[in-house]
Amino acid sequence: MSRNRNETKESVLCPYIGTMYTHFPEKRGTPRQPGICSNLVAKLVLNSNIFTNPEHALDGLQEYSHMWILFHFHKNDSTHTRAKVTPPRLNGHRLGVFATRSPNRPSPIGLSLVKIDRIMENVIYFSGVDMIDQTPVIDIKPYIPQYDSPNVNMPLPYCDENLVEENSNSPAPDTYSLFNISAVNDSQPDENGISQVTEALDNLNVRDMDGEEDEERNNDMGGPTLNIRQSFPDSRSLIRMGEREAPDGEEEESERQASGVSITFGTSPSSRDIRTPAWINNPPVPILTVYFRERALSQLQQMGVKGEQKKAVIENILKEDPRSVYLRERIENSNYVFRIAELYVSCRFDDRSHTVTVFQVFQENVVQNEQ
Ligand SMILES: C[S@@+](CC[C@H](N)C(=O)[O-])C[C@H]1O[C@@H](n2cnc3c(N)ncnc32)[C@H](O)[C@@H]1O
Repeated sequence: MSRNRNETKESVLCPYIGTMYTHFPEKRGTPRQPGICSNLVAKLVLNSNIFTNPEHALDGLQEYSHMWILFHFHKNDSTHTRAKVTPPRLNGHRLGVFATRSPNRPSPIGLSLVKIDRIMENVIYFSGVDMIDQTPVIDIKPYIPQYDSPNVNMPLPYCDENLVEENSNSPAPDTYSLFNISAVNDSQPDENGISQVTEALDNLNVRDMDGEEDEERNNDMGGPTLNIRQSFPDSRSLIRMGEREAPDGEEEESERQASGVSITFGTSPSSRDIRTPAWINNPPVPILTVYFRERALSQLQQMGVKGEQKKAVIENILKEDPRSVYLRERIENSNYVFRIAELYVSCRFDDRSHTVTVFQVFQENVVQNEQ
């Protein structure tokens, strides 16, 4: 059953803390998750209407490699949300909206994990983009694997090893009965409860991070500041090796520099308990093979070295099939055009051979007559 958003009783007003500037002026062709084009850069500019000096609110964030961004799906066209949605990767199969990452949800809030490349004053440059240009940001938080990933052990100050060992043989407490969850009356909620123009690909390139702003910022803060490096507990007490080797890509996440020592956070046996539905790893839709017509290749070649990078970005977006189920059913054999910053990419999908052919990659101001 769908419900009009205006009818919902409970709501909370979240101020926008900033705006993201990405290469994707529209939903069409925007990667569905940050990992699809993990090297693609974007920037988040903090507003100055919340803090007089918004850069103060970022002090310390430079110590982290990744952050969560909570943002508003402000370009959702539908005023109605449905309980069941059709994720593109499930090829038409319907699922409960809360079992998916669909942007069409009762509270239109997106959550993306991105890599922090550089922080300059009130601007965060990051990589990994699945938001459209000028998406408003509700909040950002540092990614802390010890808190955010069930794969990673808590550092010892937070985790009493003796307690873990003592309890390891006893069954986990039944927290449902412990807190009498079933006594909660669901039907009676608690009343008190709670363009600017897209910057071109070339301009968003990331420069080296040198940390020069640290000292300046500390002085700027006036009052006493906490030196995070010094306040870290003895690094030995943080190290705890896991029982299995980190899978590919996990290593970068699990290695941190603190007190000048590289710390490896191990994985715990509980990682076996992490479950995701089979379709996450084995979706019923294939990875597509991407072909480029001669014309598209020569257009890319004319862009020099950047052309190669742009080709890789286009390939990554297309091989994951950016079409919605609705579009997939309707536009087979007709042109699909999407934009990446100033570029228009024109292509055609062939769902029988699981291929997509790129015909042209052209700039906005260049008139294209033929295909
Ligand atoms: C599937 S959602 C995932 C977002 C986030 N990683 C999450 O899991 O909540 C990403 C898609 O949302 C759409 N999208 C991105 N930014 C949007 C915005 N500001 N308004 C509406 N739709 C947006 C694009 O089609 C993009 O491919």
